[in-house]
Amino acid sequence: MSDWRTSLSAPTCPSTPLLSQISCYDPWSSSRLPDVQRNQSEPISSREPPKTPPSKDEWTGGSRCAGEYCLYANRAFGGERGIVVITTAHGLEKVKAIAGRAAAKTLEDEGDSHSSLPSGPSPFYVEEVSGKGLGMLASRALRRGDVVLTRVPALLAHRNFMERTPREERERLLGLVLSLLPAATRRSFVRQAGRFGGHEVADIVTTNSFQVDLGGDGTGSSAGHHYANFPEVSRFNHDCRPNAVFFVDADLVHRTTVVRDVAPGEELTISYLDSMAPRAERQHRARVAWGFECTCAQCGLTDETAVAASDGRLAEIAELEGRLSDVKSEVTLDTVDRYVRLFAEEKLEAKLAGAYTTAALNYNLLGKSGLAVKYARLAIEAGMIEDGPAAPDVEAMRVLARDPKKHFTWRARLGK
Ligand SMILES: C[S@@+](CC[C@H](N)C(=O)[O-])C[C@H]1O[C@@H](n2cnc3c(N)ncnc32)[C@H](O)[C@@H]1O
Repeated sequence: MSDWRTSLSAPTCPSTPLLSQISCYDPWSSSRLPDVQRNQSEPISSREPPKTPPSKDEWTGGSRCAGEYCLYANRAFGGERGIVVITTAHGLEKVKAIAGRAAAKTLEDEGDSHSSLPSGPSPFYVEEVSGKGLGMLASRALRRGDVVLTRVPALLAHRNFMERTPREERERLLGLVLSLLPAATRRSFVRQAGRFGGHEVADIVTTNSFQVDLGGDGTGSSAGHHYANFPEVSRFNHDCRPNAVFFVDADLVHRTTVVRDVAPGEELTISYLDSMAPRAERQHRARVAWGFECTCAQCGLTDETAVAASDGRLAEIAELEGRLSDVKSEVTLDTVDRYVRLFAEEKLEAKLAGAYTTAALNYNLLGKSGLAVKYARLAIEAGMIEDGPAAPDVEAMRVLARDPKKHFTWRARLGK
């Protein structure tokens, strides 16, 4: 299972250990869901169906439940898009708060910070891609930083409901989802691919969801974890060296942004997996969790020397990261330079925010304020793309870029 990192609200651990010296946090993260466990351990209960039909502008439901997880709907969420939520009472309160904040916003409105979509016609179209089913293709040339899609979810389902509720009870609630979504959203929802077979909605959710954490209620580490389904986002296929990245912000907006130049007709991809893992591990994960053989350019290398070189670079990045994250370890300017170059050589344009943050901090630790500011600015640019403008790393790099010599890291590797 992949980790369920961080939450919208709860502070957790830093993405780079050096930053823990400022404050402890972890950037908000959402990633593709792993294979779903179908444990059947928790008792469930069922209540009477809701008496009131869903109305356009209020939350309905709360009477169809499996244990502590109940079904709620709001047809006005996201500007008529509608949402169905299967969660605890605490989870519902969190979603209501988000809906309240988002109510004033229309996603595609100009001036909305979430909708910096390139102007003009859609930047992508959906088409069959050999060996992958449908995929997203660029309809024109795109550049790093171009946002190609922003969407709010159509369904949120608590992780424990999805993974621990007995199948029959789970499918009983999931079977009501389509009838509670507005017609247009329902059509998008059912067009999503399934992979596991069986119950249609359950299959769609397990094949196409992202993990989001609404913030716990203190009753357990997974209390805020939800599967979030964004039907229009579900056409992005996987690549271990993707040309686009995504994050889900505190208003549950999923945003996908291009990280390198993309030619018209080129497929737009995101990574479902840990791009930093060695090839065998990535391929295993794609096979086991997603049921496909990863044939992306990096996995499809046929020359064993090239494979070994790629895995070697990833191992070296991990080793250097260990040293760069430890103020007491032996680090020179060449170490930092080598670390950054490895990301470029390995085509890791989707993972630059952390790399540049580590570089900026280390240049400052070594008393190189010019380089520290240069990399802090690069980290801000990459962080806005990978994690969003509100990400703690982005703010931390703003602080460093403003006045490197007043930063706690200044010359700290040199004994001041
Ligand atoms: C979220 S869907 C992506 C869109 C999907 N291709 C469709 O037709 O709707 C995930 C599924 O797409 C397929 N897929 C995604 N990336 C792939 C890749 N790199 N190679 C082969 N199949 C892939 C797998 O079947 C996977 O379970």
